[in-house]
Amino acid sequence: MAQINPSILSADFARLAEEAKAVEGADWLHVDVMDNHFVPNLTLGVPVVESLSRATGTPLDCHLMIEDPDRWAPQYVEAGAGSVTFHAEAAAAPVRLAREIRAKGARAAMALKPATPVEPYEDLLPELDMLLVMTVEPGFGGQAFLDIMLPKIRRTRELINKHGLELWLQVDGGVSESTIERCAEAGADVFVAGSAVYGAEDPAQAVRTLRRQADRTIASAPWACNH
Ligand SMILES: O=C(CO)[C@@H](O)[C@H](O)COP(=O)(O)O
Ligand SMILES: [Fe+2]
Repeated sequence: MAQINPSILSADFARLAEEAKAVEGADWLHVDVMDNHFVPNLTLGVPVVESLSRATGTPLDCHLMIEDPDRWAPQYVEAGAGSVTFHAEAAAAPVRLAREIRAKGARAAMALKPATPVEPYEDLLPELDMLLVMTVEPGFGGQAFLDIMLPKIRRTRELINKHGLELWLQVDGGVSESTIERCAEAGADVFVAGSAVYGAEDPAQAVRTLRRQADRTIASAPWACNH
């Protein structure tokens, strides 16, 4: 089953609680944390995540685009995040960090920027609950989907299936009604969508439409045959 995670980066930051309610029914709420060092943009931090986790029943999927996640990621678990994603390019000790996130009670995930290959991380995959393949350069919402990431999604899915892992495969960036099926066909099962959801007239309906498209594609995808 596909999971759809609306990204509040495309929401109105002055009305975050209402914007979270507008997508009730979504699997997770995707929260982009940017520090203006790892990426050239600045968004929100631990106190906002804490408030948001009290304001919504939808679990929070925190995507940390920050330097020194080894120091900061555990604080996002304490703030109420159900899933915490750190970037492979930023983590000093990704295995230790993933174990710490899990030990604190959240799902541990690692993200790869477009130019970062998955193969060097093959042995590390069992330490993770989710791998995020970025389909835009991280930093901003509303960018065009990078088609050239489809082979990496495919290779990641092959690695996951080869090792019989339960790992979720998330894609983030430019996911919309016109790109979600290609992502699902390549092997993704968790889909972040910012502008495609919050830019829609009815965000909750946009989530349902995206989920229906992804579910239909996954049902007939060869990679999901024995799922
Ligand atoms: O992490 C990021 C951007 O760095 C994303 O989560 C974006 O917020 C997705 O927005 P859209 O591309 O779907 O508009
Ligand atoms: Fe994100």
